[in-house]
Amino acid sequence: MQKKIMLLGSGELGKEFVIAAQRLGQHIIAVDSYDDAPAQQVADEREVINMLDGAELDRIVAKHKPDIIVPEIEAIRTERFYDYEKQGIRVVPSAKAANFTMNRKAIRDLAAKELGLRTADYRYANNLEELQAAVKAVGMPCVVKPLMSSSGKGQSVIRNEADIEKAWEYAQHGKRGDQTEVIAEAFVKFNSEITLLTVTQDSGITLFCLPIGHRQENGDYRESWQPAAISPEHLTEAQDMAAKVTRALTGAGIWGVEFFLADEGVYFSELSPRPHDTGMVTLAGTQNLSEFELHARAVLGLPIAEITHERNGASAVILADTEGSEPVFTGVEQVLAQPKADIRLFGKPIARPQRRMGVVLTYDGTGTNVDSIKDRAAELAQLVKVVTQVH
Ligand SMILES: Nc1ncnc2c1ncn2[C@@H]1O[C@H](COP(=O)(O)OP(=O)(O)OP(=O)(O)O)[C@@H](O)[C@H]1O
Ligand SMILES: NCC(=O)N[C@@H]1O[C@H](COP(=O)([O-])[O-])[C@@H](O)[C@H]1O
Ligand SMILES: [Mg+2]
Repeated sequence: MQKKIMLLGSGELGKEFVIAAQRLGQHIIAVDSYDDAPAQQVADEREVINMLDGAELDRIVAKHKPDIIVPEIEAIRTERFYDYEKQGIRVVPSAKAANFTMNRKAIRDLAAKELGLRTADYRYANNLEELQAAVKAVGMPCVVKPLMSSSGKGQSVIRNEADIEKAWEYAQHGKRGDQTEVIAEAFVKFNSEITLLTVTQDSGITLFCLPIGHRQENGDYRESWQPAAISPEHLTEAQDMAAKVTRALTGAGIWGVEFFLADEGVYFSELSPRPHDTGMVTLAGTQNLSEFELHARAVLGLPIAEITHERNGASAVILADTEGSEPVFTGVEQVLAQPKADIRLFGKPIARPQRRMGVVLTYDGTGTNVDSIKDRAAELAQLVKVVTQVH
């Protein structure tokens, strides 16, 4: 049966979700703060609004009367979602999940205090003086992040006293929305980090994908690979934590649950109640269903018979290094000339330094070395350059 789905946020993750949902016969209205966002290019309809403006959200919800609202970014006036749920609209995965995860404070307190999950030691700060006290409490090095931000925006590491003021300023410039408060987290000396894609369903049955390993720079995603090396004990710990936190947040859909694997055990870091950027590796055919196809099925209440591991794969990001519009790409032919390699260019109309514009995907059989697949993805991504036509 066809549903009207309103997608709030229309980046690269939304684009793949739109394609997956349309293949299941759905109608999508793609919303973002700028026109011609990646998902809008493939959706049935589009809206351009400030999603932090509750009145604007109300207006387009009343206009389109969607059956389902699928948030694709964090920075949305998610408080409105509770009302939409009352009106009978399905909010994905739930109003509570979207509302809690838009704010690092809500989700961190839920995970650490209410559910008792192991997290880095943390404090909040509303101004520079409070940040100084917070740093004293959690110790150095520590990581400072705005309460509302993603992809590492406004995030920095404090290593000495002199960094504290810089970290405060950086967070204020990088934040999304009007919240000035920040979180200071003790730096976890992890050996590796993973995303555990977790699918919750109306049936109540929770499914897990094989863990995805990833590497981040300046708080932003660079490479990911699947499967990640992990001990059976750590995997069980991570799955238990993912089940607990997704159950507490309620609803159906895919979640990217992030963990640090350290000598002392597994730390819960945060989670996305939606497809995860590191999960773009599933576009390399690592599973029978990509994270976007899984999300589409789960939110539509359609069955997922099984999730199978089909091959090993990796993804590496293509970043712009200049600002300008009408970007074109060089080096694509060199990537495609390689066996077991593919590319996804997102179609973002504007390039900015460090903006993610595409990914290179590499893969090989399930018995092959994932490290070399990952290295191949990283090397091939370096060959692709973003050239802007208009500056
Ligand atoms: N307490 C910590 N200790 C060590 N490293 C950390 C810590 N917090 C964050 N990081 C590093 O920074 C990365 C990004 O952090 P986090 O996921 O909290 O930011 P984000 O802005 O929400 O990113 P995204 O939206 O892409 O998930 C982590 O994946 C990890 O590599
Ligand atoms: N870590 C979250 C994440 O990767 N989100 C993805 O990035 C887009 C924003 O990109 P932009 O900042 O280049 O517009 C979002 O719309 C989403 O697809
Ligand atoms: Mg993260």
